[in-house]
Amino acid sequence: MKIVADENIPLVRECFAGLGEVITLPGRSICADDLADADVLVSRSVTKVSRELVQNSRLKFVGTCTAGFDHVDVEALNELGIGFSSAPGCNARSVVEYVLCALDILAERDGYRITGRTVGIVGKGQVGGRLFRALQALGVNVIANDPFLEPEAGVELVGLNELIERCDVIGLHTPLTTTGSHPTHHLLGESQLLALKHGTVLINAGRGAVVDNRALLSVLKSRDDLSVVLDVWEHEPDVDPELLELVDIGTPHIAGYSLDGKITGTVMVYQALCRFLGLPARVSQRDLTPLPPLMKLDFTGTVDADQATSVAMRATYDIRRDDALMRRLLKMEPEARRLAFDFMRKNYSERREFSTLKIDARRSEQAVQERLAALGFHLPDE
Ligand SMILES: NC(=O)c1ccc[n+]([C@@H]2O[C@H](COP(=O)([O-])OP(=O)(O)OC[C@H]3O[C@@H](n4cnc5c(N)ncnc54)[C@H](O)[C@@H]3O)[C@@H](O)[C@H]2O)c1
Ligand SMILES: O=C(O)[C@H](O)[C@H](O)COP(=O)(O)O
Repeated sequence: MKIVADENIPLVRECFAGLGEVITLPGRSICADDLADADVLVSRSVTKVSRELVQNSRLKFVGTCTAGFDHVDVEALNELGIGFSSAPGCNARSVVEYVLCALDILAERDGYRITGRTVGIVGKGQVGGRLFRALQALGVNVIANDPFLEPEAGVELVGLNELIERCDVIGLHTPLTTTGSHPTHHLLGESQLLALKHGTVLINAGRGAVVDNRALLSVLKSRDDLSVVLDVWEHEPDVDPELLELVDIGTPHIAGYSLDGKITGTVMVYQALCRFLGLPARVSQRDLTPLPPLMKLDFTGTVDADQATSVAMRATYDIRRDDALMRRLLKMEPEARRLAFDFMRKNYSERREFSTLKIDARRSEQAVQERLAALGFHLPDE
């Protein structure tokens, strides 16, 4: 069996080599010729899996080791009898942690506490749902907009306009869709952006085109009260340098790039392929996941909850580093910028999730322990 895979999939050989010959290629340039005699394609989001790409191949299965699958023509795969799997939720924790770290940095910079703000989550699925619960556990007032959800106890669901009117922080976590009853392409256009409350923090870690980037640029030119965090950009890997300059935090689509999230994505697609082939899954995620570089923090009784959370979060992930690297794009010509965007993603430094860090907070106040646990750090009892 021939398996063609994106070269940017961690542990792709460790997972798939037991099932066939694995050929790795740059994801953006995988073409129909590369797939002519392939049985399986394992992609990430940069490979446009269109009808044209797959229709003349002998592919039996396509997997994308990502949560989003707007790059895949699922209807065409169904019609052609090609099996498909994505990796729902694989990197949801990673995105949640990205958002929490961004808010921690902005709150410190601007002198407020997130607990005093109202946060609105647009798209309460794997990412948005976890973010909702984490913020609630921290004592933040959270509301959500998701037209596909049924009412649920403890969750205030509102329309998008109401969410915009009421929220100090807005996180976008929908898929990118252009059809159906509630398409998300340009969900936030000029009128929604102009309607944002004074001082709103807008975070897009879903897909770039959910926000009309041209409208965002024009609104940011006239509104310096807004704070914007963009992990995703319309027309990636082309990033508009004018927009990058005006956002408060800009990163190269790495919100979901924790090593844990990426390995989970690879393993989920490996497991789906095994099921499709009717074979046992012999590779286990536990065996593949390396130890984190930082394993333990020990707080004394003198630390308070704000200090403890900032130290623990920044020890695990300091988003300012990604923002600083991203700003190097500002000095580049367009082609170099495109290449650098992909280079940063391919060579992304190892980032681990909060749960990989054990924190001994037994000598600290209860409030410290509760806050760290709400964020998902590992607080062993002994
Ligand atoms: N930046 C990153 O690294 C990164 C990582 C993971 C996921 N993503 C993106 O984030 C998206 C969400 O991820 P997820 O795992 O939570 O997906 P999900 O499918 O679990 O959740 C998406 C939610 O959005 C809701 N939704 C759909 N259309 C909507 C609309 N018009 N208005 C409001 N809500 C709407 C859905 O009902 C669903 O509950 C993915 O599709 C992907 O594009 C980005
Ligand atoms: O949808 C996802 O899972 C994320 O956007 C993912 O992090 C994209 O990463 P890529 O496939 O572009 O490497």
